[in-house]
Amino acid sequence: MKIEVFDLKNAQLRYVPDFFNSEEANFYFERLQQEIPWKQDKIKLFGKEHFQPRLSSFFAEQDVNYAYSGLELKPKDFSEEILQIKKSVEKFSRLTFNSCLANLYRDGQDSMGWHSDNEKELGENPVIASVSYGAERIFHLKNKIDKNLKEKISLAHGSLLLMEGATQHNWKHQLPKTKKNIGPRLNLTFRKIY
Ligand SMILES: O=C(O)CCC(=O)C(=O)O
Ligand SMILES: [Fe+2]
Repeated sequence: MKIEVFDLKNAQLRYVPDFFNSEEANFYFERLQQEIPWKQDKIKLFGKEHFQPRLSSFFAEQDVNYAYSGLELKPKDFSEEILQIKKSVEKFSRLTFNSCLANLYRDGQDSMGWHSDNEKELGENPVIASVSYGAERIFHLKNKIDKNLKEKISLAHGSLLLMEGATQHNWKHQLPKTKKNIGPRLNLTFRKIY
């Protein structure tokens, strides 16, 4: 398994392009698209409600306190497939996760804007384990203070990206739109809510 380590200032990033082989990746991509109850959530921006430019769904263990970051809906129980994926990620990272945010980017016009995953409930140094299936999309990172510090990572079908350490304190990330004529991409971010 090839592991790429990114040398970013005050961040810790590991990328495994072929975390799942293509057979596994194809299987999960199809299954998760079908089995997940996708919804287009609304967000409030400057007092105005907008639909998010993507579909999503949130899963967690029974005892997780989910009242965070505008996700007012009760999380769903992990499916068999998400549990299997979670186990693989936990084995590799030697960490444990109790929740998973799933996002479906239907085409190049779906996206996620600049943010860091730094909600209090994620603890002091949140670890985000991000698994991607489907169309390859470019993930951008930028340093919060030094505007010259940027990184781009093309997230492959079946890949795993681990964001650890102080990454969420010092960097933001986004998944921008693309004009390329591409199909859907599915992303799972495993998190630990305290
Ligand atoms: O789709 C991605 O790769 C990014 C998802 C993300 O940043 C998030 O769910 O917080
Ligand atoms: Fe994020």
